[in-house]
Amino acid sequence: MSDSPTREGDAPALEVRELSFAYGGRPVLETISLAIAAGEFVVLLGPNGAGKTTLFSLVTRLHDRRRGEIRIGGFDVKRQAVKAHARIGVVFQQPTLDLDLSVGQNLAYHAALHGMGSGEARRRADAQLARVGLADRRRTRVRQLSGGQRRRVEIARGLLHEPRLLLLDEPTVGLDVASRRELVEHAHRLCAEEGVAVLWATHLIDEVRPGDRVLVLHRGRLLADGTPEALSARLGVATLGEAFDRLVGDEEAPCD
Ligand SMILES: Nc1ncnc2c1ncn2[C@@H]1O[C@H](COP(=O)(O)OP(=O)(O)OP(=O)(O)O)[C@@H](O)[C@H]1O
Repeated sequence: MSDSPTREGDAPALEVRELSFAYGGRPVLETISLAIAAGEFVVLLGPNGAGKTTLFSLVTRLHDRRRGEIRIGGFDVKRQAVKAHARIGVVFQQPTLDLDLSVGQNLAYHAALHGMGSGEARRRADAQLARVGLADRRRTRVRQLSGGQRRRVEIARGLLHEPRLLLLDEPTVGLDVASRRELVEHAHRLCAEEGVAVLWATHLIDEVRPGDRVLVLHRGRLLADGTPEALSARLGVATLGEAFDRLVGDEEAPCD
């Protein structure tokens, strides 16, 4: 593969080739390959310990010693790290907002890390907060927001530098049913309306919608890639839940 895509628009938002990783000699990801197109919504579905967070850590380079190749928008995350990482936004499993700062201050801090001037940062923060329905909360301390609102601030923050790929690692943990549904809908809108590719990691079957592309990860291996309908048909069962049970075994069944 060459170092630069002929046209960035032609390259997948994320491309992973034959990725393997081990913690201290214990394999955790084994020969993972996948590609996500611009504007595509993809669910990475796997039980606890499947390797979802590890995959995200490798894409974002929190961990580095691995085999295989990872490209974001065509740029190699090791050799073209700055270009690759300018194109990625992340919402981590553990909330990472500063609770004692206001919403606006949290976003301004992130913008500064990405080298944005204050005027540009403010303009983008206002636009993103409006998108997540929190335009009137810019001066509110994060501590005073609900869990769902905090998650929406984290999504706004993750999109501030206008990435082409957004990774969300179990973003609905601790949220009520309505907030979870709202977050899933918001992520779909980002894909449809703004062309952002989304990789949504979860162990919750009910976060998958009909027609979504689902990657099933179990014990470090990708076991399936397709819509819930296609996976159910392939395994001769009626629902994605049953298909998932067949693939990963009942003892690993996800909650819903
Ligand atoms: N820092 C670490 N050192 C050693 N082993 C680890 C470390 N982090 C994760 N693991 C192991 O790697 C495997 C994959 O973990 P990972 O957190 O990637 O899975 P996950 O699918 O994100 O799970 P969860 O849904 O529970 O977050 C697990 O067996 C876990 O125990």
